[in-house]
Amino acid sequence: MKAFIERAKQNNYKLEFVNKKCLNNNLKEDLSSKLNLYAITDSSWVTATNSLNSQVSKAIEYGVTMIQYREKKKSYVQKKKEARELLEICRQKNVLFIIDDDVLLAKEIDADGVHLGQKDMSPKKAREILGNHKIIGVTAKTVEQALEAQLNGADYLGVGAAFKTDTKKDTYIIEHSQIKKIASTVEIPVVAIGGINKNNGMNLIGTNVCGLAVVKEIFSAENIKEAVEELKNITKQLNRKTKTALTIAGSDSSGGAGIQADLKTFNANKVYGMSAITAITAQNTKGVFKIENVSKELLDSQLESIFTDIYPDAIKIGMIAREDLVKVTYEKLTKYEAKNIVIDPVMVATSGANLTDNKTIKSAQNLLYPLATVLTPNIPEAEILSNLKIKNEKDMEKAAKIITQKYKCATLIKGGHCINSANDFLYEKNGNSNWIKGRKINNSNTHGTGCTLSSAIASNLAKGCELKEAIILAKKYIEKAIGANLDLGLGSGPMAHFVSE
Ligand SMILES: Nc1ncnc2c1ncn2[C@@H]1O[C@H](COP(=O)(O)OP(=O)(O)O)[C@@H](O)[C@H]1O
Ligand SMILES: Cc1ncc(COP(=O)(O)O)c(N)n1
Ligand SMILES: [Mg+2]
Repeated sequence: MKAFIERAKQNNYKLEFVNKKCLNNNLKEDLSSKLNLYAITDSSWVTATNSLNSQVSKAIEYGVTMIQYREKKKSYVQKKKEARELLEICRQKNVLFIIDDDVLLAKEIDADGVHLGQKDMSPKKAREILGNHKIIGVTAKTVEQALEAQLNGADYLGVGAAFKTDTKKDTYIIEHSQIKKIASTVEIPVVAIGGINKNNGMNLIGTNVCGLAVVKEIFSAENIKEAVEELKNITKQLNRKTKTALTIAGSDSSGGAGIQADLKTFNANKVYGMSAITAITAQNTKGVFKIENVSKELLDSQLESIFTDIYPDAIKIGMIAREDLVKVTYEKLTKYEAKNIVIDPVMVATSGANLTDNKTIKSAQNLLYPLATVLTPNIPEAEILSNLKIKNEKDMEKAAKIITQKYKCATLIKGGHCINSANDFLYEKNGNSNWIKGRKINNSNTHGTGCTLSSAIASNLAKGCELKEAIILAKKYIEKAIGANLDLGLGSGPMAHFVSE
């Protein structure tokens, strides 16, 4: 509520809205929470035994938090009758009732507000008609439209289509990154709309929307209770506070690299960690002795289990040592529209052992790298990926640019293999580049440095950092972890992952 009042203070009419709602309706939550699960009516599935009134009543009973009456075909008189009945139901249950398009209808029946498309009446005009205490929602597809709507007094935005939809014919899908951009730019709450169902709703995690606007999944459902409850659970996940990260990588029996390093790093960086194991290795600080890959079915099932439940806010990908495992990973990342993907193109362990083969590397290059937010090769890996011998910092700069242009993802070439420095070079898709400086620490606790750095970057992305900031923070973390001089084992030892701010 506080944030909402703060926002409202910027505009007198919004303050009036808050006051009125607070005083008259004892509204305890702000508009964002009212928008959590926003059901938009569609009478296509109304039958003699299943009226719109009863569908709406049920939807509210099982957890819908706001209703919009949307009827494109009926006459004004018919709409007025139907809307009045629904308004009565909503008033009894203390649920906000909004009218689609028709400002005059909203005014006449004293609904709680109106939702306007880009082609409908302007929000300014609607405000003049409805007064300061009503809610005005606007549909937006671009940041410009969103900012304009906000400026003109919109209280919330509906942004989409998030997925393929046949409910609205004159719309098109916009990228989730675009939804995120809009939701992160405006001050007012944003709901996602368009083709949202129980199977794809989780894909919207991380887009910063506060809720889901749903038509078909609710009103066409044979069992409205089940449909609403499933969607409700998704909206809870959308608004969760704990950030989550997933590592798709190999297990390191000595605990310094791979899955184990990644989970420890997630923990130290205060994000909830999950893992999909691609291989089990027998290794220690002296070398890698045995590798067994998991079956593609087992990787598939791990990923399916994760994405359909605790959807990850960020993903780190490490060792994948067989082509079919690359394919399965690609399928899941695209199916679930994974975001914030950090790929450590693990080819050779610090100890010198090969961790994958050429066919698999090629397949990862084709399928996975283009999905990455950032790719983090060390110098030997960058040489392979860029086809350039790297002898100095200038070469690192050249190679990073080549790799970014080749795979269409940002590249961070790690300088851990340089003798005197530990500076990494970042080249981004937009051509921006930066040296991320590090202090070279002269000890042998560098087993799993690459794994740890990439997981720390993923943790920071999960928490909402921009890429460069995520890397700078990750470098600070790894410096501490190496510098703690853990000195375990007989070879190149692990880091102290448990160090944190
Ligand atoms: N001795 C060191 N002192 C400080 N930072 C290091 C050291 N060795 C590696 N790093 C850092 O750890 C990260 C991992 O780099 P690197 O060791 O090059 O990768 P990999 O482990 O994949 O071979 C990089 O940010 C690098 O700069
Ligand atoms: C299972 C597994 N994955 C990755 C690495 C690479 O380690 P580093 O971080 O030192 O490059 C490793 N040694 N073992
Ligand atoms: Mg490495």
